[in-house]
Amino acid sequence: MRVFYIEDGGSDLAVYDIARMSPAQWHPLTDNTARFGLSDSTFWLKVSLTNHSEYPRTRLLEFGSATQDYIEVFSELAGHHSMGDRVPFSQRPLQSVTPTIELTLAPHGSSDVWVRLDTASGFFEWIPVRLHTKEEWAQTQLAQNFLLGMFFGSLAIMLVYGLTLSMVLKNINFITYSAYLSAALICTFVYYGFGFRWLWPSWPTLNFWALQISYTGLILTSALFAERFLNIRQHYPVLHRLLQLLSGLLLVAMLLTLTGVPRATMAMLVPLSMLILALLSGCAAVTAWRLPGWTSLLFLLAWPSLLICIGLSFANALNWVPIALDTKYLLSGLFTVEMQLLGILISRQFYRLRNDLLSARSDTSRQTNLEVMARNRELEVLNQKLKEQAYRDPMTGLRNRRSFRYALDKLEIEVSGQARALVLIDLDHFKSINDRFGHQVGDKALKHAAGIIDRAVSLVHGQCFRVGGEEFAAMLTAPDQPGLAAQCEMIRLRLAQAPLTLTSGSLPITASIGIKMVDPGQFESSRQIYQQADAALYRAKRLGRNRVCEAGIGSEFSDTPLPA
Ligand SMILES: Nc1nc2c(ncn2[C@@H]2O[C@H](COP(=O)(O)OP(=O)(O)OP(=O)(O)O)[C@@H](O)[C@H]2O)c(=O)[nH]1
Repeated sequence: MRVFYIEDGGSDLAVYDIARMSPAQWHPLTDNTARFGLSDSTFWLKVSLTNHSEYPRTRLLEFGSATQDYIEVFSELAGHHSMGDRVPFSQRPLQSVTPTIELTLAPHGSSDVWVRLDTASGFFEWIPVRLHTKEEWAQTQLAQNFLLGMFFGSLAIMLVYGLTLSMVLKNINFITYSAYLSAALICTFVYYGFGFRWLWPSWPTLNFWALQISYTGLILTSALFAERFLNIRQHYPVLHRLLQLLSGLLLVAMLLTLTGVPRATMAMLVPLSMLILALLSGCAAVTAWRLPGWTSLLFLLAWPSLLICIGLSFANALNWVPIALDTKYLLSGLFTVEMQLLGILISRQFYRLRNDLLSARSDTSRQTNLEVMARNRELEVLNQKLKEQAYRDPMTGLRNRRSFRYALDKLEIEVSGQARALVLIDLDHFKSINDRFGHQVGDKALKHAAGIIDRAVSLVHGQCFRVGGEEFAAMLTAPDQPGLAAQCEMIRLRLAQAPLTLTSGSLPITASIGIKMVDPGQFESSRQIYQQADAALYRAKRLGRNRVCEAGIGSEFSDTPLPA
C-alpha cells in the first residue's frame, strides 16, 4: 500500500478531477499518516493498493481518527462511503469507531482508493491510514478495547474515589479534582469515538459539540484544580487574573466554534488552551522550586502531563513531531499516571491539613489544661491564705483563739507520747498602759509583748496563741516539772527584761503565767485543763503578778469557762 496526497485549496475538485490528476501532482505521505493540522483547504488522499498474490485478497482499510469531520471514500471496489463524524454512525460500512472499509483485490490486481478529507472546524485530525487482514484487525480491536477498558476503568475508579471524598469531606481540592477527572473522562470518551458509537450514533452534530465542550471543560477544570491546589489566587494574583481572562476567551472561542461560523475560532482554541496549561505548568515549577519537597515535585511531575498529552496530539496533527507516534495511547497512559499522582497528592495534602487541625486542637486543650491547673494552684494558695487568716490574729500575727480551741481539743485526746503543758500568759495592769498612753501605744505594747513571747516559746519548740485582749497561751512539750517551770520563767524574764521603748522613756511590760501540765496517761477534759491553768494564772495575779504559778501546787479552783 502507498498513500499520496494533494491539497485542494479551493475545495472545488470532484472525484473525477482527482482521478485524472497525473502521478506527478501527488505527493507521497510520510508514514502513510495524514498530518494537515490547521488548514482551510480540502485534502485528497490516493491509496494505491496492489495484490501480488495469485489469489484474491480481502483487506480492511482503516482511517485511524474517530473524530475527523468528513472522510469520503471513493473506490471502484467498494463504491462511495461517507464516514466522518458528520454523518450518522449507522451509515458506516463497518461498525468501528475508526472509519474502516473492506476491499477485495483481484489476483495480481491493483486499485486506487480516493479519500476526500475535510473539516468544519478547520482542524484536521492526525489520521494514520492502515491496511489490515481481517484477523489482524480483529486482534488490534481486541488489544485496543482491552487497553482503553483499563484506562476508562481506572479513571472511573478514581472518579468514584474523588466523588465519595468530595461528598464526605466537602474539601475543595477533592471537588475540583473530581470535576477535572469527570471532564477528562468525558473528553477522552468522546475523542476516542465511543460517545458517537454508543450514545448518540444518529446525531453527528452532537458529536462535534460534545468534543468542543468537553475539551474546553477539560482545560477549564484542570485550570480550576491547579489554581486551588497551588493557591494561585493568593500567591500569584496577577497570574490569577490572566488565567481568568484566558479562560473567558477560551469559553468564547468554544461558543464561536459551536456556531460553526468562523473556522478560525479553532485556531484560537488550541493556542489559548496551550497557553493556559503552559502558564499553570510554569506556576507548578515555581511552586516546586519555592517549596522543595516531594509533594511539590510530584505535582510538578503530574501536572504537565496534560500539557504534554494535548501538546503532542496537536503537534502530531500539525506534522511537528518527527517520529511516528500514536498519541492516542500516550494520552491514555499519561492521563492515568497524572490522575493517580494528583489523587495521591490531594489525599496527602488533606491528611496533612487534618493532622494540623488535630494537633492544633490538642495544643488548645493542652493549653486550656495548663491554664486550669495554674488557676487551681492559685486557688489553692488563696485557700491556704484564707485558712491561715481564719486561724491568725491580724494584729500580732499569732495563732488566734479559734486555733487555740483546736489545739486545746487535741491536747485532750493525746493519750500517749511526751507530757505537754498549757501555759496561760496575761499582761499585768494593761488597762493602765491604755489609760496612761492611749490605745495606740497600748496596741504597740501588745505587739511588742506578743513578739517577745512568741520568740521565747519558739525557743522551747512550743506554739503561741493570742486568746484574748492582753491574754496569750502557749502549748509546750514539757520535759518534767522543773524543766517546764524553767521554760516559763525564761518566757517571763525575757518579757520583763525587754521594756517597750517610747519617746518619753521605756515602758516595762510584765506578765503573770499559769501552767497546767498534761500527763498523757491520765485523762482530763480540755475544760478541766484550761480551768486549772487559769486558776494557776489567777493565783499568780493574786500573789503580786509578774510570776509563774503551776496548777496543783498550792492550787485553787477556777470557774473560768473555756474560751469560745
Ligand atoms: N490597746 C489595746 N487594749 C486592749 C486590747 N484588748 C484589750 N485591751 C485592754 O486591756 C485591758 C485589760 O484590762 P483588765 O482585764 O482590767 O486587766 P489589767 O488591766 O491588765 O489588769 P490585770 O490583768 O489584773 O493585771 C482593758 O483595758 C482592755 O481595753 C487591744 O487590742 N488593744
